[in-house]
Amino acid sequence: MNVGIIGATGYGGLELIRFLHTHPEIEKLDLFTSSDEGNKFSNKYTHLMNIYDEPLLKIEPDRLSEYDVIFTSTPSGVSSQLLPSLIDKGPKLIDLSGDFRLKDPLQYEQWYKKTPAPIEAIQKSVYGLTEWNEAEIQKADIVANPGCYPTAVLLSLLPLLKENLIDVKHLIIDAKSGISGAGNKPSQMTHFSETNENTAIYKLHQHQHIPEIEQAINLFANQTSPITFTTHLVPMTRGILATSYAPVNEGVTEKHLIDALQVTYANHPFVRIIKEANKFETNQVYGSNYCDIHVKVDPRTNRATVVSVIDNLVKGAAGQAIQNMNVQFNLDQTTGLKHVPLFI
Ligand SMILES: NC(=O)C1=CN([C@@H]2O[C@H](COP(=O)(O)OP(=O)(O)OC[C@H]3O[C@@H](n4cnc5c(N)ncnc54)[C@H](OP(=O)(O)O)[C@@H]3O)[C@@H](O)[C@H]2O)C=CC1
Ligand SMILES: CC(=O)N[C@@H](CCC(=O)OP(=O)(O)O)C(=O)O
Repeated sequence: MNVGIIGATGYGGLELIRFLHTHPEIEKLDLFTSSDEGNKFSNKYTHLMNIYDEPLLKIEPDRLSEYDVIFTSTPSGVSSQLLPSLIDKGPKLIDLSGDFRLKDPLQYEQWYKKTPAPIEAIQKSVYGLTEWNEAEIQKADIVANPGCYPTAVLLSLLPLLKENLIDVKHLIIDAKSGISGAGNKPSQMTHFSETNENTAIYKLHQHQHIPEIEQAINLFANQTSPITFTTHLVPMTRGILATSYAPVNEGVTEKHLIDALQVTYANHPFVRIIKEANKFETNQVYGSNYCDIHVKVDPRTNRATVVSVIDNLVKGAAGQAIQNMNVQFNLDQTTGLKHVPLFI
C-alpha cells in the first residue's frame, strides 16, 4: 500500500511513522508538510536518522488521489477543507482530528469554534472507535478517528451503558492527560515551568470531547443524557487515565459489570480487562495500542468506579488510526501494532 501522512511532523504523525515503518503491507510512506517543504525529515527528528532521510513533501491536493491511504494528523479546521474533494476519489481517508466526528455541524461550530466540514462529507464519515464500529469502518471511505479522551472513556463505559448496568444520568467522568495530548506547538499551558510540579483542570464544562462522548453513548449504547466530564493536565508526557463514577442499577453486582466487559471484549485483543488491580497506571500501556480497564463497586455507596488507561498517542490517536486502516483493508486488526508496552 502507498500511504501519505499529512501532519507527519506532529506528535500523532510521528507515531504513525513509528508503527507504519514496520507494517508489513506498507510499500511507500510519504511525509507531507505545510511549513517545512524540502527539509530532510531526520534533520528535524534525529531519532529517525538513517530511517527517514527523505525531504518533506509539499501538500498538493491534486496528487493525493494517487495514494491508497491518506492520514491527516492536523489541527482542527485543516482536514475539513482538504479531504472532502478526495472522498470517493481513490484513497481511504483517516482523519485524526475532530473535523469529521460530530454529526451535527452546529455542534462542531459551538465546541471547536471553527467552520464545519461540508455536510455531505460529515454524513459520509464513519466514527472510528474500532471495537464498536468495525462493520461500518470496513466500508468507509473516510474514518473520523476518535479523540484521545473519548477512546479511553467510551471503551470502558459502553459495555456497561449498553446493558443498562449503570445510571447514565448520574455519571461523572474525571480524566487526566499527559502533555503530548496538546500537540507539539508550545503554549503557555504546556510550558515546562507551568506544567512541572503542577496539576491543572482545564476547559471546565467546555471540552470539545463532551459532545463526542455523548454522541457515541447515544449511537452505541442507545442512552441519551448530558454527561459531566472534566479534564486535567498532569506532568507526564504520555498517557490518559479516565475514572468514571456512576450508581449501579437495581440488582446489579460487580460481577455483572466485569462479565459485561469481558464478554464485550473477548475477541478484541487490544482491550484488556484487569480483574484484580493492585496497581493500575498509565505506564502499563505506554507506547502500545492497549486500553486497560478495571471496575469495582463500592458496597457502601452502591457506586461503580470504572477506570481505564491508554497511551493518548497510540490507542488515542495513531495506533487506533492504523487499526482502522487494517479493518478497511481486511487485514488482521493487529497488523503492525503488536508492540508490547514500554517499561519506563
Ligand atoms: N496529541 C494527541 O494525543 C491527540 C491528538 N489528536 C488530534 O490529532 C491532530 C494532530 O494532533 P498532534 O499530532 O498532537 O498535533 P501537532 O500540533 O503535534 O501536529 C500537527 C501537525 O499538523 C501540521 N499542520 C499544521 N497546520 C497545518 C495546515 N494548515 N495544513 C496542513 N498541515 C498542518 C503541522 O506540521 P507542518 O507544519 O509540518 O505542516 C503539525 O506538525 C489534532 O487535531 C489533535 O487534536 C487526537 C487524538 C490524540
Ligand atoms: C492535553 C490536551 O490538551 N489534550 C487535548 C486533546 C486533543 C484532542 O484529542 O482533541 P481533538 O478533539 O481536537 O482531536 C485537549 O484536551 O484539547
